[in-house]
Amino acid sequence: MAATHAPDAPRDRARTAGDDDGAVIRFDHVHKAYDESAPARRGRDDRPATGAAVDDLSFSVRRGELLAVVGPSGCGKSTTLRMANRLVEPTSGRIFLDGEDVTQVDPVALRRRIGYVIQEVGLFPHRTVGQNVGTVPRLLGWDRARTTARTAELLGLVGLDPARYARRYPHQLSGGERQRVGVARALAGGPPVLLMDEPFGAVDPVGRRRLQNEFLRVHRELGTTVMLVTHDVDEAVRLADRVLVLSRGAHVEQLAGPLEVVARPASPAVADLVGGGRTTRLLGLGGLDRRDLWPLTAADADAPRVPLTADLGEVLAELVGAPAGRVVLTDGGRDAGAADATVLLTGLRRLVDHTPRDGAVA
Ligand SMILES: Nc1ncnc2c1ncn2[C@@H]1O[C@H](COP(=O)(O)OP(=O)(O)OP(=O)(O)O)[C@@H](O)[C@H]1O
Repeated sequence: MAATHAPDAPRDRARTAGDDDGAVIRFDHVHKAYDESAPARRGRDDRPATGAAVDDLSFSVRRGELLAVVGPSGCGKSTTLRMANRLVEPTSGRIFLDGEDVTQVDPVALRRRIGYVIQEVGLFPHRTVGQNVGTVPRLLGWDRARTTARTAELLGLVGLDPARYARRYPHQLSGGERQRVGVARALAGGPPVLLMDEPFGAVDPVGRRRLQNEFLRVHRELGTTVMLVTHDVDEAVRLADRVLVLSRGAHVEQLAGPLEVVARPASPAVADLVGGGRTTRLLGLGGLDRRDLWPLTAADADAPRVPLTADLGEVLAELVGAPAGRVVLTDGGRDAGAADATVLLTGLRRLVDHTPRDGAVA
């Protein structure tokens, strides 16, 4: 059973990011019980023993970051996501978008500010790809020329040639192409915030990798703030700036950078989710690339030495114990450069990128 913590336990307080500066989305002690017979409001210290889909959840998504939400099936990931755009209303607690309480915003207006992508995509079947992508710009009152230009730009960004695809209908696309159109449609109005629920789920492994890469590029280019729900821990590690790990009732098990979550699971539930999995094993399957190392500084004189031939797991083990958070990689006995957590993450991401999903480590 996943570790759960009393809401007033220090470790929980430390992990709620409710006081983050620059938060675009902020959940403040949010509770959702689908069961209508459940009490409508509960005090912060009056936790129900069971039953709530989301039970006293507090966290923030920072401006421009991609936050991945992971956790076992039924732990409340989708409910959490859907409360941010009021597809589901919280039973109690508050959710802020750019400091504004979302319950005070008209839901339709809210959803124009927040893109939403789901696995089933939900394209309008009787509208062309171009019309689907242009939906929000049209609702926003953009003129035809601007909408058409934006549609073409977005289709191009997700790797679909507008000349070939804009006039097709959804049934004339593959599942992966439909998901690309779904991503383009969600981005078309230039929403500052994007919510994604298993957006790449229906795509085959190779297409999924490509779509993830394209999405990462678009995310960086546009600076969109993204909350992404996924079952796939590898996907979370690969794409996210931070990972929110939930257990049943949407209890926060850990909210940290991907490397931190993989390297230092904060609870048995997190270790269960990532520890026995492929990501950890990946650490043993490759090492650092010399090109990624930092130049040496005088402060590295006393740093632990690790041969460049060491795998990422060995580098990580040394990093964890390194007082300054840096190790020096050696090549043939000579110092080659320094590595810190960022370098390690770069190495891990490269490894994930070049490891077939159904290959030897699966
Ligand atoms: N509309 C609903 N009515 C009643 N219960 C619901 C409803 N939607 C979800 N639930 C319940 O709330 C809990 C959380 O569901 P949710 O879909 O948020 O979980 P999840 O983590 O996204 O799951 P999965 O990974 O399987 O998609 C589950 O116990 C689920 O059965």
